[in-house]
Amino acid sequence: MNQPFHIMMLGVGNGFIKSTYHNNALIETQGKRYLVDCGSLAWQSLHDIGLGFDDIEGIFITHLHYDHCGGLDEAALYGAYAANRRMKLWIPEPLKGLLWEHCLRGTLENVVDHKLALEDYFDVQWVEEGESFSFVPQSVNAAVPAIEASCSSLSAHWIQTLHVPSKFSCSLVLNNRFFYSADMQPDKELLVELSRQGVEVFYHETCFGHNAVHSAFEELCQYPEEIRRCMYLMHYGEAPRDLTESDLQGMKLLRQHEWLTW
Ligand SMILES: Nc1ccn([C@@H]2O[C@@H]3COP(=O)(O)O[C@H]3[C@H]2O)c(=O)n1
Repeated sequence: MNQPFHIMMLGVGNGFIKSTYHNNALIETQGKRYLVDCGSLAWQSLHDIGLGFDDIEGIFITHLHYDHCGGLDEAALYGAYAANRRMKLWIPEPLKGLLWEHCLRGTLENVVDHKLALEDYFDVQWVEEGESFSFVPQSVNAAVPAIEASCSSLSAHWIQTLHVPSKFSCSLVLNNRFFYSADMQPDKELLVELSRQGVEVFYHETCFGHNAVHSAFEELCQYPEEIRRCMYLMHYGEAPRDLTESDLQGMKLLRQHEWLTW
């Protein structure tokens, strides 16, 4: 059996809204905490619940929008100059080069301190599409026989999903049964296929109103009922005040700073 894990949204907003922060998640398993995405408001959101850099073991990044990776500069500098620790970073292979050259180098390159690459700030693990990786280091499972160890950690793999055309973005599957969409355009066929493969819970982004690079709530309402009943919505910002239970068509709204266990 895979380990159950706890997950909390650090925000359920989008890149523009301020009240509900960015759509990033905090995961806790076996006493360790990890981030899925680290936008420019992630550290503020963690601070709001009494957590900080020292409480986070590692970060997975889905794509290079500021509301998903804009907090990495702070993690890098705090790690290097305040905490003396290189945080673990899982990055999809297609972002190799891009994250440093296009996002972080301007802030972080420091020839005097010999900090010339992403690896000078983070313990980086590049991950290929479909490649299984574990959020919890194997040493934590030292007491567990090897054959059980692979099943007793939180396993993850990413799959490419479409957000902004021509720009890489991916979603995450945890323990082969939990889907975390990151930002994406609607892809009903993908969800149907994942459900067929055994995925039981879908954390899915949405927005109320049309947006060309996101999944409008109205479009998700067209998904099969058996999928909608497993869907937990995020990234919506602020839901319409008059939204009723029946309007949600079996889907549920995730709330900022609320733990759920899967
Ligand atoms: N091609 C694009 C790129 C971006 N955007 C908007 O920018 C926002 C950034 O934060 P977000 O939450 O990903 O939502 C994006 C779009 O509204 C957009 O509408 N079209």
